[in-house]
This record gives sequence, C-alpha cells and structure tokens, in this order.
Amino acid sequence: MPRLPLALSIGEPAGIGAEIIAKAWLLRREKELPPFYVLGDPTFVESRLGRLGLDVPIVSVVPEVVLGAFAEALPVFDLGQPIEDRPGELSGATAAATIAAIETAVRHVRDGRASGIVTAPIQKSNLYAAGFKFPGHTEFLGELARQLWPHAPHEPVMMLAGPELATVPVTVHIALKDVPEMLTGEMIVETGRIVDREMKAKFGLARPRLAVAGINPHAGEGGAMGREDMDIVAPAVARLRAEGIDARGPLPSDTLFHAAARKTYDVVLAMYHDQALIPVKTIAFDETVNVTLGLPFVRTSPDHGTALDIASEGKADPSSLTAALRMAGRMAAVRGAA
Ligand SMILES: NC(=O)c1ccc[n+]([C@@H]2O[C@H](COP(=O)([O-])OP(=O)(O)OC[C@H]3O[C@@H](n4cnc5c(N)ncnc54)[C@H](O)[C@@H]3O)[C@@H](O)[C@H]2O)c1
Ligand SMILES: N[C@H](C(=O)O)[C@H](O)COP(=O)(O)O
Repeated sequence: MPRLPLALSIGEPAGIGAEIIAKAWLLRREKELPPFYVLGDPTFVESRLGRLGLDVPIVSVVPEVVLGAFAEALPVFDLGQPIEDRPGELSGATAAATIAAIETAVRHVRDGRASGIVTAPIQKSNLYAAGFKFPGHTEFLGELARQLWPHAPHEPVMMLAGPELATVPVTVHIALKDVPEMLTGEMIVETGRIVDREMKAKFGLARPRLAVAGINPHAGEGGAMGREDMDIVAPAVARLRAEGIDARGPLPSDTLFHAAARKTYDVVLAMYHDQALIPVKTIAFDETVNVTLGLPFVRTSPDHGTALDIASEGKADPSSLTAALRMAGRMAAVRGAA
C-alpha cells in the first residue's frame, strides 16, 4: 500500500477527462491501480458521470483521507472553481480551473500530500486563448518545478513510452517548417544526457541504448538530401558517445521503427514531434504513456488528447490513463524507496 495517493488533474472539462477518470476508478482492482484523487469540481464530475450513465460514487476529499476513501468512492479535491458541464463545447471560462488543477496537484506533491501527478488531457488552443503562456503541460511543469524546487534540476523532457517503443522528441511543439532552424546540436546533446540519466535512475536500465533519428530522408544520403544530419545530428551523437553514452545515429527514420529494429535500442531520440509520436501512437495508442523526464517529481499522462468529438458518447477508452496511473505509481514507489 503506498503511503501517499497520486494527484490527477481534471484536464479539459469539455473533453473525455472525467469519463476516463471514472472508468479508470471502476477498473481500480482489476488493473491494480494505485490510489488517486481528482483535482476539479465535484459537482461537475457528478453531472458528467450522470449524463453518461456511469454509476460511480464520488466523495469530496482532502489528500490526507484519499487512501481510506479510494476503495468506496472516486475521491475529488474541490478546487473551489465551479465548472459548467458542456461536453464538446470549449469555453474560456473553464481555463482557469484547468490550469489551477495542474498547479495545485504539483503543490500537493511539493507539500508532501501526494506522491506524484497524472494529468488528464488539456485542449491547448483553449488555454492559449485564455493567455496560457506554455506550449503544453511539459513546459508549464518545468516552470512550476523552477519556482517550487529552486535547488533541484528542472529540465523537462517529453517521452512517450509504450510496451514496445519509447520515443523522445528533441523539438516539440513548433511548426515543421521551423524545425531545421531551431534544432541545434546542443539540444540533442542536452536531451540525450537527460534521457540517459533518467532511464538509469527511473527505469532501472544500466546502460540505456539511444537510437538517434536523422531528420532528412535516408539521414541526408551523404548530404545530397540535406546537410543537417551531417552538420548537426552526427556531431551531437559523437559528443554523446565521447561522454560514454550509448548513442547511435543519425539513423534513417523510415527503417527505425519496425519490429526487428525496435529490439536494438531502448529509446529513440527523434528530431521533431510527429517523427516521435506517430510510431508510438500507431503501435500502441491505448497503452502508451506520456512521461515527463527531468523533473523533481513524477508526472505521467495518457498519450491521447481531449477527444472532443466523442465527449458526450460514453465510448472513451481509459486504457492509456490506467497505464499512466500504473506507471506513475511505480515511479513514485522507486522515488519513495530512494
Ligand atoms: N497530454 C495532453 O494534454 C494532450 C495530449 C495530446 C493532445 N492534446 C490536445 O488534445 C486536443 C485534441 O487533439 P487531437 O484531436 O489531435 O487528438 P485526440 O487524441 O484528442 O483525438 C484523436 C482521435 O482519437 C480519438 N480518441 C482519443 N482518445 C481516445 C480515447 N481515450 N478513447 C477513444 N478514442 C479516443 C478521438 O476521438 C479522435 O478521433 C488538442 O488540443 C491537443 O493539443 C493534449
Ligand atoms: N505532444 C503530446 C501529444 O501529442 O501527445 C501532447 O501534446 C502532450 O503535451 P504535454 O504533456 O506537454 O501537454
């Protein structure tokens, strides 16, 4: 039995967050989920579950009573910010509560009230419209870490980890046309160092094998299809190797993700968002977890988004969320033991 529960932020209220959270709670015994509580508005959660016909009792809690309450009801920590139940309809009025849920969850970890955080998906465009300054959770959590743990490293790195494949995008939420200009050897080296360190510390790998993807077709074909692989990626890989990190590349990315290739490495460093996320979500959309490396606390998330298109239909699959909860529970246990 863990000593502390996981804090789970409600995510975009118009999306499937409340539904998958309730479905995950129903699966708590079957999936052996660690105890968790939701940060949100209990009235909203109750309304959405009623609308979807999900028979899940909910209970208003503070984190300290979650371990005792979790078996009988879905525990909800009331943020004190009412949320209207409008499935599929985005509203700027909910942005503050969505952001407060993430921030409060992190504060609960910092204050020793929760063991780690799991985040339900946010609708990024809705938060941007309300003035949110960060591309996504990953960067926002990096900023919260900087404020709340001033003496710990806070170098957030996004990793998508499934049963057969883990990938890390070196550049993340930027337009494809900007990638060649933004990508630097320093970014690849920094990301490689963090991945190497964290795969050892948090995932127990003695010597993580990093496969570094090329950015151009055929990794540039000797410069004929772009010089970035020769000029940026190859020297970065050489630097990582000189530091004793088991990195290989640049490797042509079209042949990097088939089953036999996947057995030759532990994680792929990809040069841009879709190069990393298309293979991992294609192979295991329902089991892949988004985990943030490089933070002084545990954070995982399902790999999917808000799914507004099915928010009132009751058919959202909670599998990626249950995988995220299980991974966060394991990581928190390792951290607690350390
Ligand atoms: N961690 C996060 O906060 C996170 C992650 C990814 C995307 N997003 C955001 O989500 C929003 C929508 O993104 P999108 O449309 O590209 O991707 P999406 O994952 O929301 O939806 C893609 C498709 O998959 C389906 N789907 C997604 N999750 C499902 C589930 N659990 N069960 C059944 N079907 C599911 C959807 O109905 C849709 O057809 C965007 O604003 C994006 O930024 C947030
Ligand atoms: N790039 C991620 C994805 O598409 O799954 C996603 O947007 C999540 O980003 P944050 O965890 O930083 O919100």
